[in-house]
Amino acid sequence: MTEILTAAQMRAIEHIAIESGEVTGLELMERAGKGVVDAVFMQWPELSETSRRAVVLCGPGNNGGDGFVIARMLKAHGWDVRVYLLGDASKLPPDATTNFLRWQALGDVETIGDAPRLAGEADLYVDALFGTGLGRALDGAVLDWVRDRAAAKDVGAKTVAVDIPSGLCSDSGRVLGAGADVVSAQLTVSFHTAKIGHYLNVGSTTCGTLVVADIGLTSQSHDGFVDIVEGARLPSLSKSDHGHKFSNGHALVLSGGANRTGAARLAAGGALRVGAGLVTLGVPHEARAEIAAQITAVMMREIDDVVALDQMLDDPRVSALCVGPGFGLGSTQADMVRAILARKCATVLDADALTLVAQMPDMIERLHERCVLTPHAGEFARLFPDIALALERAPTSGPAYSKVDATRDAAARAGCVVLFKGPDTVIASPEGQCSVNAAVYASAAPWLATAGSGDVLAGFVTGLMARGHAAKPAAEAGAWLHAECARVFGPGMIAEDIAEQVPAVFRAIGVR
Ligand SMILES: NC(=O)C1=CN([C@@H]2O[C@H](COP(=O)(O)OP(=O)(O)OC[C@H]3O[C@@H](n4cnc5c(N)ncnc54)[C@H](OP(=O)(O)O)[C@@H]3O)[C@@H](O)[C@H]2O)[C@@H](O)CC1
Ligand SMILES: Nc1ncnc2c1ncn2[C@@H]1O[C@H](COP(=O)(O)OP(=O)(O)O)[C@@H](O)[C@H]1O
Ligand SMILES: [K+]
Repeated sequence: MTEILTAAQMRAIEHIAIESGEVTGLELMERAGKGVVDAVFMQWPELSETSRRAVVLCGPGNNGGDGFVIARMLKAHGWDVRVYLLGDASKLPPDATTNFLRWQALGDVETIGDAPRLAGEADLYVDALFGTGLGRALDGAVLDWVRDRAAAKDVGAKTVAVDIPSGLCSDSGRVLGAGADVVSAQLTVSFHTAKIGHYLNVGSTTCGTLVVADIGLTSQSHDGFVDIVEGARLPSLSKSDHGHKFSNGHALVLSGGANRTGAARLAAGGALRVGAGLVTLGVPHEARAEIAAQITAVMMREIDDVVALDQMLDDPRVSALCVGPGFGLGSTQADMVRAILARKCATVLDADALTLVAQMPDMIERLHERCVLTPHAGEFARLFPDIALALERAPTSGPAYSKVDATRDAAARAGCVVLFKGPDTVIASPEGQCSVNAAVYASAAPWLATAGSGDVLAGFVTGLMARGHAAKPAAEAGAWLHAECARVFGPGMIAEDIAEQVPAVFRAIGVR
C-alpha cells in the first residue's frame, strides 16, 4: 500500500535526509519548484506553447520559497511573472530567503494586497502561500484575495496549488476556521508522497488533479503511517485448487422480518460473490416465504430467537456473521446481538446492529477484536457522540482533528476494527493501524451513493472474514472491491449491480 503522511511525518523524513547529508533543503526546494512547473506543463500543454502571464503568491515559509523557484523557472520559459509576498522578506526561513534573493535579481516582489484577482488578469495563479505549515485560518489580505478569486468567475485562468491549497489542513483535509475559505485549485502538486489531507474531507474536492512529484527523498516506512488501500496490494483472494465449499468458509447473515429482507439478501449475495463457500440467511419464521422466493445459491435457515441462533452457531463451520442490515431494533434482536458477541466469532456489525450497540451501554464492552463496525457518519455519531463532535467542530488551529484520528480513537475505544464509510472510507484497528480507501480523484465511485450499497459492503467484508481473512485486511479488501465494482459498472448502478461486478474485478486483479 502507498503511505500518506502527516505534516510532522513529512518534516521528519525531510529532516533525516538533510541531517544525513543525502540532500540539502535548497536542493529539495529546487526539485519541488521544478516538479510544479513540469506538472503544470503536463496538465496544460497549451501553456508551454507561448509565453503567458503568471501571478505567484508566496507565503512566509518554505511553501513561499517553492513559489520563488517556480517564478524563476516560469520566467526562464519567457513568461511574464509577477510575484507577491505575504509578510516581511527579512523573516523568511533560510532556503526561502535564498530563493527570494535569486528571484529579486530577476524581478520585483510586491505585497500580497496588490495581487491581481479579477477575471482576465493572469493565465496561471500559483498558490505558494501555505503548505504543510498552515497553523490557523486564512485572514487579512490573503482571505480577501481568496474570496475575490472565488467570486471572479474567471473561466480561462488556471490555479496550481503548491503542496496543498492554502487554507486546507494537510493532516485532515479540513478547512481551518469557521468558513469555507480555501484556495480552489485545478492542479495540486505535492512532494515525495501525498499527505493525508489530500484524501480526507474536502481535500479531494479542493485540490483538483493531484500530482505527486518525486523530489529524491527515500521512503521510510513506519508502523504509524496511514496507507491508501490499493487493489494491487490486497491479500490473495484466489481459491485453493484443492479446496471444497467448507474450506472457503460459511457465512451467516441474519435477516429482519417480512417486508424488510432486501438488505440482508444484498449482504448475503455480496458474501457469496467474494468467495465464501456457503452463505446462509438466518430468517425469522414470518419472512421465510418471502426470502425463499428470492434466493437460489444462498441458503436459508429459520432463526427466530437466541435459542435457534445458538444452535446454528454451535456448528463450528460457521466462520463469520453479518448482523444489522434490515435487522430490526427490538429486544429479541438486541439479545441476538449479545449472543453473537459472546461467541467471539468473526462478525460484521452494520446498520441496526450499530444502533443497538449505541443504545445499550453494556454492548461496547462486548465488542472484540474479531468484530468490524461499518458505520456511516450518522451511525458513527450515534456510537461515538463525543468523537463525532470533535470531528464536526470547526477547527481553529492546525493540524485539525481528522477522520483518521476519529476512526483510530473509535477503534481503540471499541476494541475492534472500525470502517468509517464515505468517499474517504477510513479503516482502523484498535492498535492504531489505519488505512484509507479513497474513492476520489481518478478512483471516484459516486454511484455508490445509492440505497443498499452499504449492505453489499457488509456482505463483502463478512464473506472475506468467512474465508479466513483477519478483520482489518477483510475490511480493506471489502472496501476496495466495493468501490472498484462501482467504477467498473459506472453510471446507472444500483445496489443489486455491485456484487455482479466481482468476477470482472477479480479477473482484472488476477484472482483465480
Ligand atoms: N518538507 C519537505 O520535505 C519539503 C517542503 N517543502 C515546502 O515547504 C513547505 C512547508 O514549509 P513550512 O514548514 O515553512 O510551512 P509553510 O506551509 O510554508 O507555512 C509556514 C509559515 O506560514 C505561517 N502561517 C501559517 N498559517 C498562517 C496563516 N493562516 N496566516 C498567516 N501565516 C500563517 C507560519 O507562521 P507562524 O505560524 O509560525 O506564525 C509560517 O511562517 C511545504 O508545504 C512545501 O511546500 C519543499 O520546499 C520541499 C521539501
Ligand atoms: N460519493 C461516494 N463516493 C464513494 N463511495 C460512496 C459515496 N457515497 C456513499 N459511498 C459508499 O457507499 C456505501 C453507502 O453505505 P450506507 O450509507 O450504509 O448506505 P445504505 O444504508 O443505503 O446501504 C458506503 O460504503 C459508502 O462509503
Ligand atoms: K499552497
